[in-house]
Amino acid sequence: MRDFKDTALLQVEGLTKRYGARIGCADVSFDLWPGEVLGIVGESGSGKSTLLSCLAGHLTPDHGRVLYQGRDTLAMNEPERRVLGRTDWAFVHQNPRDGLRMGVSAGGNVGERLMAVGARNYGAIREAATDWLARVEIDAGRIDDRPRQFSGGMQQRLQIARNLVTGPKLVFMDEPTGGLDVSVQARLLDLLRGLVRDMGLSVILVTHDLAVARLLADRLMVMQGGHVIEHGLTDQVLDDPQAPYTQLLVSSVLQV
Ligand SMILES: Nc1ncnc2c1ncn2[C@@H]1O[C@H](COP(=O)(O)OP(=O)(O)OP(=O)(O)O)[C@@H](O)[C@H]1O
Repeated sequence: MRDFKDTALLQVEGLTKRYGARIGCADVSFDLWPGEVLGIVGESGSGKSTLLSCLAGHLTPDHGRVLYQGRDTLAMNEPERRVLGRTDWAFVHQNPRDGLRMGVSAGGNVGERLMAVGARNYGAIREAATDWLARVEIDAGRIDDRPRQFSGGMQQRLQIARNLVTGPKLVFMDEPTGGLDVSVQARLLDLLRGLVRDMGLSVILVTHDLAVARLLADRLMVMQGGHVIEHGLTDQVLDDPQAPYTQLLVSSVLQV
């Protein structure tokens, strides 16, 4: 029998998206393995967000395939894709406002996701929400506060709790620490690293920050002009970059 660890969780083949004549991403192929964190790096406009949106089903690519556990996600109908988005998949946005309901309490933001997958016992939902707030280091006394009463870092941690409470297998992250102070970023990165490890999550992480990529990603894909120009283990890519563009990217960070 084939061990599931021998099967890629996500198989991406020849993914291409154009905006008119402009290339969004071109001919991107890779496999993502269970429990693996894949970082997608590159400068602004290199195609990172386009690729992530195509993978997560927010954008329809012009060509290519995305297989999740062998199922063709692009061939799924809308209800099937919505179920996947609520159960096995999660999406952490750069701006917590895009991933939270700002008019709903912190506990409600977390509990709502459980209800979306069928939880009905109010006591159990509140208990799970309290537990998750603690896991992301939000004081239980803040459970009835609205996210707008939270700091940026707290909002981001709440967005993470809302996404992880249902125990997804694959999490898409778009610059999850972007827009935060350096000290807040460091704490959030630590928390994310722990959660990813403890839950055995597979992650596709978009970041322009090579320090974030170094801390979180097992493997890196470097993009330029919509193409993947280098792909390898994170330490290998950052310590011994092969493509001239990657060398420039790495050296420009080191000079800062
Ligand atoms: N909605 C759109 N319409 C037209 N062109 C677009 C659109 N979105 C992205 N593009 C173009 O596609 C290319 C890739 O952009 P994309 O946003 O994916 O890059 P990125 O690496 O995520 O950049 P950033 O880090 O600034 O978000 C760019 O040339 C961009 O101008």
